[in-house]
Amino acid sequence: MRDLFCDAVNCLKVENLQIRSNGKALLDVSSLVLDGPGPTLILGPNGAGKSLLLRCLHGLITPDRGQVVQDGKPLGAAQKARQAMVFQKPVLLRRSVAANLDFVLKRQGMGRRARKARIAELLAEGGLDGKARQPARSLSGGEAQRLAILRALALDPETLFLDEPTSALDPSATQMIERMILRASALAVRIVMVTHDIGQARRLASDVVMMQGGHVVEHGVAKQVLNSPESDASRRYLAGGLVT
Ligand SMILES: Nc1ncnc2c1ncn2[C@@H]1O[C@H](COP(=O)(O)OP(=O)(O)OP(=O)(O)O)[C@@H](O)[C@H]1O
Repeated sequence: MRDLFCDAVNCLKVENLQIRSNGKALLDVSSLVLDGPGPTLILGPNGAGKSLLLRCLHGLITPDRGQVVQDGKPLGAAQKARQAMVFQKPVLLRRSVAANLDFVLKRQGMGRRARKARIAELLAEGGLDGKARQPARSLSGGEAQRLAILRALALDPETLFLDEPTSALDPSATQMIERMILRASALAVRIVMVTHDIGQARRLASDVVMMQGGHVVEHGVAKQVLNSPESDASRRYLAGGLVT
């Protein structure tokens, strides 16, 4: 069991979190501390509660019991403003690539010249230079997901949640997104990401959360969890066996 106190910047804590539906607990996590030095990857079979946990951490769902604490404070508007989330299917505005980024920057009160410079910087970061005027809806799946990540990064978040962002992408598109995630992590953005790709967890994670049946069955340093899992559920999942 890890200590409930943490000194790390952007530390996220879950205390006695529960989500119920029809008298059944869909999510039941007594304690979880995300304070590692790099990306946290959440793994587990379908229906394990990974997306529910991510949505709770981002404040999109209010739990029936318990709370999420960021840097020692219960998750409120100020904490949520320091977070961003990217979904499996990128949600983009029916505007050009640049206008999608401009929208976010303008809302933050950034002036025109500064926005222009920041947009150029972001497009270069996502390998989308040359696509600024293209309608966002006409981008390929990989490009659209890169734009969704850039739009999240435009908010300068301290924490970035990603829910299976590469599940529909080919290996090269996946690799580009993994590089963006690692670069953001190196710039101290706390990354919390759901994946079904065990190889991806090996490539990205500093710590791994294994979930099953709405519970966290294991949380620890990535190499340890992925190479020598302690729980039967983790062992079966990682071996590709049936987890019931
Ligand atoms: N709004 C809801 N109302 C009722 N049940 C829900 C709701 N959202 C999720 N669930 C249930 O909670 C459980 C966990 O769902 P969740 O989406 O978190 O799983 P997951 O681990 O992300 O699965 P997958 O890998 O398939 O995306 C599932 O049984 C799901 O049907």
